Amino acid sequence: MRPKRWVVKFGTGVLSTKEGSLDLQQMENLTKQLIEIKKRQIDVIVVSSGAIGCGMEILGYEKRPDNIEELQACSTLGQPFLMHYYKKFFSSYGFHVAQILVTYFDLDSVSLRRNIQKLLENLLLKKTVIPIINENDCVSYEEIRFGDNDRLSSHIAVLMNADRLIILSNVAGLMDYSNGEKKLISYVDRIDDRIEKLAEGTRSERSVGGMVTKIEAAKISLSAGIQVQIADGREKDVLVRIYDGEPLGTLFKVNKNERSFGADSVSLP
Ligand SMILES: Nc1ncnc2c1ncn2[C@@H]1O[C@H](COP(=O)(O)OP(=O)(O)O)[C@@H](O)[C@H]1O
Ligand SMILES: N[C@@H](CCC(=O)OP(=O)(O)O)C(=O)O
Repeated sequence: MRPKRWVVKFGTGVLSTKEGSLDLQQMENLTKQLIEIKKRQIDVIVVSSGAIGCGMEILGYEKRPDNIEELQACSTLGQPFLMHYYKKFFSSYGFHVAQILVTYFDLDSVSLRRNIQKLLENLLLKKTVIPIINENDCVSYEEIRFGDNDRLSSHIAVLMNADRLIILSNVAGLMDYSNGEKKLISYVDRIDDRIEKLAEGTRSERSVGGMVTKIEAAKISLSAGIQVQIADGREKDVLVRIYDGEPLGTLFKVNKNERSFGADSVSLP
């Protein structure tokens, strides 16, 4: 039987300190948790943001550049910086990291899509390899750009027939801030207008999309029958506790009647 398969997405906020530097302690902690998940015979594919944030720090930007050329430059410097630390932390457990950079264009093309699928299947067979995916920001321009890794992670989850998509962010989950309240929505069994209206954009200089793109990602995954969980990546042992079935964050449950497509038929935005 095929091992269970998780796609785990790390947002920039969860990998960075408040000041915007890479949070090495936090990265090390997430690495350790992924190793624990692997020990439980779960195949893991990581989708990691953070390249542009790292590049912004290297180039001394406090505000996110608003032109694509500078974002591309940030990613060229930030991506190897990010991978250097993933390599460092995973190798201390005897694991190797594999970097896969993709564009919207790659996933929209049937042959390139198949190629990425085959590559990831092959990497997952190598039990000490952790595939780490990011958007190929340095060659992405408007027309071939996802722009956010939330939707990218959901397309990877669908492509790879994952059992779960787990989005780790800097917030406890989907919150209801209406009526001056601050209430965590623990379960969503249907993404309707009410749920969509709760979601707003990001306030961070380094992240993209906020909760809006996470809800879009949830919709894409749920339509393919993949359960989604959005949780705080700084919650202690978050991944292991999710594995143990703790209802952390917001769980988007699959509604069997609404499943509409599978790995071969994703319609890209
Ligand atoms: N309804 C909501 N519930 C929770 N967070 C929300 C909501 N609407 C907007 N947000 C914002 O989304 C942010 C998380 O998304 P984002 O900043 O893009 O992080 P990441 O880097 O993890 O993708 C939260 O910190 C919050 O400011
Ligand atoms: N590809 C970009 C990530 C863009 C993005 O979606 O960021 P985030 O909202 O932090 O998940 C990067 O590596 O900086």
